Amino acid sequence: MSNLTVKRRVMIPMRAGDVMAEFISFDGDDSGKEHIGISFEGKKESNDQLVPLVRLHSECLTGDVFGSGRCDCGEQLDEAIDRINEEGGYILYLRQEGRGIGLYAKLDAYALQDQGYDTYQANEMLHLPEDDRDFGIAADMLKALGVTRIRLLTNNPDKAKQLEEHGINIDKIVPTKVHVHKYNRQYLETKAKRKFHTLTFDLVKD
Ligand SMILES: Nc1nc2c(ncn2[C@@H]2O[C@H](COP(=O)(O)OP(=O)(O)OP(=O)(O)O)[C@@H](O)[C@H]2O)c(=O)[nH]1
Ligand SMILES: [Zn+2]
Repeated sequence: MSNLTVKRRVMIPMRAGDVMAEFISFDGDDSGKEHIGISFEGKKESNDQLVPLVRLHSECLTGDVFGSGRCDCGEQLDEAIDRINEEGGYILYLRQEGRGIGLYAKLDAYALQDQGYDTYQANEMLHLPEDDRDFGIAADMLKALGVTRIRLLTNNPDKAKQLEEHGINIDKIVPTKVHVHKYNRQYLETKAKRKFHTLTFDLVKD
């Protein structure tokens, strides 16, 4: 049983006021990580019947804030804002930088990748788990918001599996686009090969 409850909801105008989103904080997470929920009302009346579209987005300072080309996080976050603002739903912005190992360790892993190791091997070389994320916290956030049935925007099968194990019903998995370019191709290919992400490489060429 989760102790998570909604603490505060605050409206924030985004993108020069074109997007209105409600930022939501929570009480009861002992990790102190300050995960944040972002709620979008959705634009079309016809969307009223839609099950909320939800993206679990793991923090990536380099990609989300600075537009790093080594991954696809910044582009995926923009895509999630566009789509969820249209259709209504939530972004759960999870403070799980570097798949949970943290920013400094991610930079250490990048240095090892520059020597030829793949993204998962690099974590292992650092004696860190290849993926240290627990999406149970996202299920607790959804329950605190009164949401137990969702459409999930992802290509990562582990996100769906973990949410279902924690009592969230997934009506549909909506694939996120594949934003591939020269610096992140290997990172994306490795996710598809090692973790069975459903990536279709010809979908989008940025
Ligand atoms: N350890 C490590 N983490 C990385 C690396 N590249 C990106 N990341 C992290 O990977 C995470 C990406 O998370 P998400 O965008 O939620 O996506 P995902 O698990 O790939 O699944 P999708 O929902 O399909 O996008 C972020 O926390 C990034 O910081 C890397 O080379 N090493
Ligand atoms: Zn990233």
